[in-house]
Amino acid sequence: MGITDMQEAFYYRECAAAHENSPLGLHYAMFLPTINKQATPEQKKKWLPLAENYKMIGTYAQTELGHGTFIRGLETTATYDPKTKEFILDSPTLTSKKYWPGCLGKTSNHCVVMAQLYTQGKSHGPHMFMVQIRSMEDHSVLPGIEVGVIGNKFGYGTNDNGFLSFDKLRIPRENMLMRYSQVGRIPRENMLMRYSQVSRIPRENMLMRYSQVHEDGTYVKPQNAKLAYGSMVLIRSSIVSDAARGLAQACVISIRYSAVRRQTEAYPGGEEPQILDYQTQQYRLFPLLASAYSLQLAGKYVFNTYLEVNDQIEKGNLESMPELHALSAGLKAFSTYEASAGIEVCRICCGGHGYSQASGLPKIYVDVVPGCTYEGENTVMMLQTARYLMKCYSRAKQGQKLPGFVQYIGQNLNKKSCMSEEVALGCLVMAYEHRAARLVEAAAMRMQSLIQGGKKQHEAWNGSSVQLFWAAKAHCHLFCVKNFVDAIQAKSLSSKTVTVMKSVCQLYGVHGILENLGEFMQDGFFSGEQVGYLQRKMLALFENIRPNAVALVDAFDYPDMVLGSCLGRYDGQVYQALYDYAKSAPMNQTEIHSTYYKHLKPLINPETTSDAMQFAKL
Ligand SMILES: CCCCCCCC/C=C\CCCCCCCC(=O)SCCNC(=O)CCNC(=O)[C@H](O)C(C)(C)COP(=O)(O)OP(=O)(O)OC[C@H]1O[C@@H](n2cnc3c(N)ncnc32)[C@H](O)[C@@H]1OP(=O)(O)O
Ligand SMILES: Cc1cc2nc3c(=O)[nH]c(=O)nc-3n(C[C@H](O)[C@H](O)[C@H](O)COP(=O)(O)OP(=O)(O)OC[C@H]3O[C@@H](n4cnc5c(N)ncnc54)[C@H](O)[C@@H]3O)c2cc1C
Repeated sequence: MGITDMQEAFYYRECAAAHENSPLGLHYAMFLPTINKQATPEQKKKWLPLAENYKMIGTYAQTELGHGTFIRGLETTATYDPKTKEFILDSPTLTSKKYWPGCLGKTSNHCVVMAQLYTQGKSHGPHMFMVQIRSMEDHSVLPGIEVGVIGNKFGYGTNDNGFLSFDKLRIPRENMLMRYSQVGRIPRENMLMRYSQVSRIPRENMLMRYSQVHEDGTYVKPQNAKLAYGSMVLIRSSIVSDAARGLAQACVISIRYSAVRRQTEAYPGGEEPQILDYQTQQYRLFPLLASAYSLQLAGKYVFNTYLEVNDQIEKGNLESMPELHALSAGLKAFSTYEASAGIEVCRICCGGHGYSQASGLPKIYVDVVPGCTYEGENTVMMLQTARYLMKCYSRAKQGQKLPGFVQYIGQNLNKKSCMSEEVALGCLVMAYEHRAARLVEAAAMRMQSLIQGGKKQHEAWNGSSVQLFWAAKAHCHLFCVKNFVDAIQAKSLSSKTVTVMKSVCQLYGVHGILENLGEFMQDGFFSGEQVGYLQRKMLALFENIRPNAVALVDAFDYPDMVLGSCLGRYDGQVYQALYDYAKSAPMNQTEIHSTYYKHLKPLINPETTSDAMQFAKL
């Protein structure tokens, strides 16, 4: 295709086969990026041409039967043998078998494997290794390897998610994925010294960006063990836009359909209105439309932040890693929760036709919803964000200045909302900042009280984790609202566009408060009167958005081919499309289905069962 930008390439492929989940998905999304980000220049020189030309087809094999979330608990081992200068990969237990990696069962002939590194009798934690699992000649499985598919799943039917285990498989030492950091343009041999405190070894063997195992098995600690988690941060930063895309497409389908569908006469003898004119339909769909816009903006922000921070990491500056991890983990969870729930509401809003594959909605749903699980289970990711917020809170209490989007933490909470009938965007942001700051403080206070009461750190953590989850969710929600408001206020949009988009942004903020009212009212920040302002404003915004609703979804500019929906067609010819879809169903290619003779005829006409028996023998 000649498209070099990874996200663009991904969306180009998505246009060609929307939500089909290609059997090469992991090759593009994780195998290639891992080589790019975690391999040495020599390893890249050796593997990238093969991988980019589909000689090597790979996946990212980390999760095991017994562990997905807890990476440090993975059981696959890679033990260094200094005599042969090889790593011995082994799956010592049933639960150590790799399980779930996409494109693993039948497609890939290589994978990058996350395994516990052992050298000189000591464990050094999870590291990445390049492993060939099938012959590049005839695709046969190589000795010492068991691999296959895991069977039917909730969705992802076109992806051969698989299992994989090793029986003391030996791989060359240079297959440990380690790359030098690009510390400016210093001569290569100096880089060697950046992370290793020992003598030089031939570059083509053991190259260190993050950690190093020398010929004799000596291990050099990395600057930060989490650098090996880099591929996950990349995908988490990309998933936000992917979730936004799924929700936006579901909004296109359901709102266009709601403009075509007429149902129930508005008054005796009156005409049936478009269902989009029902306030309840607007109440369910318009906030999702606003959310789709908000998540698209959030996705752009977090991916650009990933690129910036990754650039710094490449130069050896790891300072912003914690903030990127907290942002990408939290937004990945927040966006996939919002998108999955929203796509399901869009489906339900389309009535019976929403339940048909012809609507295109079930396919979008089963493609987006696993995003709540893969690349870091959502609750666990929210708790990672909470971990960062707790650190920020204690820094704020010590009077330290906080970076970027966490400056609201530790603010004075003895204030009331400025909300008036007008519902200014600034008052909305203030409300979300207050809610998040209050929940962060409440979680920190809970932790403190448990520890003061004698609980150990991990007991206090678990005993506060619901409040920690609430705080992280409120932090992500604030991020999305503020990012949306900043975009509206910064954008040099035409006045008409600003007016329309301001209503959409206001609705996103207002609806979010009304759907989480307890968290906003618990400390009296809002008065009952102010809540009334918000409720009236929400209904007024529905009327305000209604005339532009179809234009707002058209603006996402998804072609019919990508939507794959009879309900969301640009030309609105829904009923003809549904009828044509039904007529083309394989079961309609014969008037009487073959199962009639075997199963129905003996019931309906038992006297002629013999015919059925004859037919059954066909
Ligand atoms: C652009 C390309 C394509 C475009 C479009 C793509 C769109 C996407 C759509 C479709 C394609 C993708 C299709 C599906 C693919 C699915 C693939 C998979 O599922 S691969 C498996 C994923 N598995 C996980 O994610 C495990 C999750 N678990 C973990 O990450 C860790 O176990 C964790 C973080 C939960 C705990 O790790 P600990 O136990 O080592 O660390 P602790 O003790 O908790 O923390 C220690 C310190 O490390 C930091 N830390 C942890 N992780 C970090 C990280 N990643 N970066 C930086 N710091 C990190 C923490 O903040 C903490 O810092 P302090 O001590 O508080 O200062
Ligand atoms: C469609 C799909 C594709 C995938 N593709 C890949 C792939 O290509 N490569 C790969 O390596 N993996 C892949 N995975 C696996 C995926 O990464 C894991 O399923 C995911 O990391 C979650 O881990 P788990 O399944 O062990 O769930 P668990 O961690 O067992 O989670 C189960 C429950 O326990 C809770 N829990 C776990 N730990 C904690 C904690 N510390 N605190 C609080 N609650 C906790 C979770 O919140 C969750 O509710 C894929 C999964 C799916 C569904």
